[in-house]
Amino acid sequence: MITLNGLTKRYGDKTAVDDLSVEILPGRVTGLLGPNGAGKSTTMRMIVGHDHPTSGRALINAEPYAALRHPLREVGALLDAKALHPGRSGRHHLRVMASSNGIPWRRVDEVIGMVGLDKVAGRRTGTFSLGMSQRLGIAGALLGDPEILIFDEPVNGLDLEGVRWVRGLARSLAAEGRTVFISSHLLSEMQLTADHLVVIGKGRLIADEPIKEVVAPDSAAAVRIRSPEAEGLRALECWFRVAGRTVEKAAADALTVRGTTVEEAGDAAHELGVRLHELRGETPSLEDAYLRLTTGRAEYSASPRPSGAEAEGRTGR
Ligand SMILES: Nc1ncnc2c1ncn2[C@@H]1O[C@H](COP(=O)(O)OP(=O)(O)OP(=O)(O)O)[C@@H](O)[C@H]1O
Repeated sequence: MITLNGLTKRYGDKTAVDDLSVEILPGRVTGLLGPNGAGKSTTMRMIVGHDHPTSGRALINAEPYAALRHPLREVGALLDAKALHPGRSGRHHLRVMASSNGIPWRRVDEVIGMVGLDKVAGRRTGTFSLGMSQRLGIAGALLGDPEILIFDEPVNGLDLEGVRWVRGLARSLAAEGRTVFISSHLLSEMQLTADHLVVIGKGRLIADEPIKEVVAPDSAAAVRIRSPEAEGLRALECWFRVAGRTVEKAAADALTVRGTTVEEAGDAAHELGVRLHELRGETPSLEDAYLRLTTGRAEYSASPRPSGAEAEGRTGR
């Protein structure tokens, strides 16, 4: 378990992490989600003692990182994948890490196999792509077979196969009962990987909830209705408003209705004799939930609303 207790980091006038208190529990993947500059990396660096808090504490199984006798055996971290000695081979890099933590070298070959770097482990890391460096970083994190894993933006630079692999790895490590803490600014990625979300913006806690609860409030079913009949669509819009539903014009020929069901919408269209080309329940997205969490906060209002599927830059207190 990782415990953050009033964790705060200031760099001069800049507060990177602001009074963060959360518990990251074992047996699940916890996503640390926030836009660029939200304080994710700083939080993770403080957990593994690479940075000192201005105030508050970060504890690993109730102890500060500095007090751990065999840190790599308790917590494995991928922080900055490119922070490698460029002249060393991947295997050499891992052997140095293993030696300083009393880990046998055979474990080095095991983790090289686990991350799929067998063919390139003898190459100098200076020649590694970002994706290969990420895999090497993950191998380093797994080296001590720790109960706690911290991955800072682990899918950066990975191709689709690599992204799927990280997702599967994170899920299987959590299924083994380990604490898995992964940062990302990609909501869509977290939706596929995490069980629980810690959302931060400008260093402050915005949400600490199971992913299902973050998404759930929006699931007051949105239904998309498309019709080629403009008049019929207007009649439907009116019908839903009278029924107390929330109606939005999704396009010239489509409505999005909240608080209804496809059954109710289908029956309404039938009753009004409106021809439909589409009737579809929309799955609530984490993007919507994220926007909901951060809108209404004055400090977020200066952020431009993104147009794409990803919500980078949505927040930032
Ligand atoms: N060593 C440092 N000195 C000064 N400011 C820093 C330092 N490290 C981080 N910051 C600032 O603290 C804030 C949080 O940075 P951090 O890298 O933790 O955010 P992040 O959420 O990890 O962002 P990203 O997704 O871009 O990595 C940023 O405004 C950053 O500029």
